[in-house]
Amino acid sequence: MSTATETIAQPLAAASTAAAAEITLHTNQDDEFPVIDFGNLARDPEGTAAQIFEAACRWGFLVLKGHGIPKKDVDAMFALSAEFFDQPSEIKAEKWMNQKQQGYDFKDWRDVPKRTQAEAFRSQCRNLSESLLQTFARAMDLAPDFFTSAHSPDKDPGNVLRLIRYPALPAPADPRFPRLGEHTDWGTLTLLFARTPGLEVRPPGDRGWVPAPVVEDAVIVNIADGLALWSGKALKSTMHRLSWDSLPYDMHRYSIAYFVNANADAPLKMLKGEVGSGGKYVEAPTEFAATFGDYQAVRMRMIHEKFNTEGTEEDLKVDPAFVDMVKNIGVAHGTGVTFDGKGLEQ
Ligand SMILES: O=C(O)CCC(=O)C(=O)O
Ligand SMILES: [Fe+2]
Repeated sequence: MSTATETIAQPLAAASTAAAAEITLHTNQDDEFPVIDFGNLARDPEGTAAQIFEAACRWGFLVLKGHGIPKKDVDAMFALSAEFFDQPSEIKAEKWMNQKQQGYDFKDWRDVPKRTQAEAFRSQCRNLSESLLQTFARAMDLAPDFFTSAHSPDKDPGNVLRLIRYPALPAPADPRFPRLGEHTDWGTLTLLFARTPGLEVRPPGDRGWVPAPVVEDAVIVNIADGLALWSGKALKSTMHRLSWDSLPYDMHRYSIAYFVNANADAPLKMLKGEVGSGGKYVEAPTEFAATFGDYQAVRMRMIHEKFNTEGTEEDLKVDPAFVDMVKNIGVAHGTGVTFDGKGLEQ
């Protein structure tokens, strides 16, 4: 699916407020934000996979250079995004989806060249996401298609390409409200194209927030809850947010996100790294039968609970025991308890 979202405050934004005001920015020269060149993959597949895996385990975020999506195509998507959002709201409203999706849908775009452009970009993102999933499988000594086979393009919910604009404000916002509240992503991983600063992430250790660097022609790769769960929390789904500090309130912020989602019917099974096995991961027994679709429904239900809103039938028909378990897993909320009830070190 391809969508466009203009957002001032997503529901998640309200979650962060008070804590955000107390946190100071901190950078550590010895443990810099990982920047990795994916262009080395063909020459050194093992080494590149190991680098990416390590960064994903420690930071859950990395800047990926040499990703193979040409600059001109990314430029053209940013131009398309600006052109789309600059249209009058009545025109944009024709593509408004619904409250749950909070965005505009490109599927029925009558402008065929633009729709084609968005679709072509979407498939470039899909290819990159598949190479990354294969790279994780390599680093974990799994079959190359271990993750990709659970990301079939013709199954729900599918990956989502989202053009996002955070609109300029007429006056400074209340600094207690970040531009986008802190959260982890719910899918498998996210690719993020952004040309302006503002994204902040929780670095390894307890060190406040660190700004993600803006590296020309690079894409930010962000591990989401799905891969964190799959890997038995070896890969980190890291809290991130958008602050007001580095981009003036009177400027729009544009970003392009590609959310990668496992198939809703894919079984949610945790893998376990074997000590001393050189990266070999095996399936660990789970006491429950749940799917990635169930996980996403639980996250949706947690949002409704938090904001006292009513969910859809689908959001609410999840087994309450599974909801409690997800709350305790610690992927979304950083508390560190696993499915089998044993603490798991991050
Ligand atoms: O727009 C950005 O830079 C971050 C977006 C994000 O984190 C999200 O939509 O999940
Ligand atoms: Fe996010």
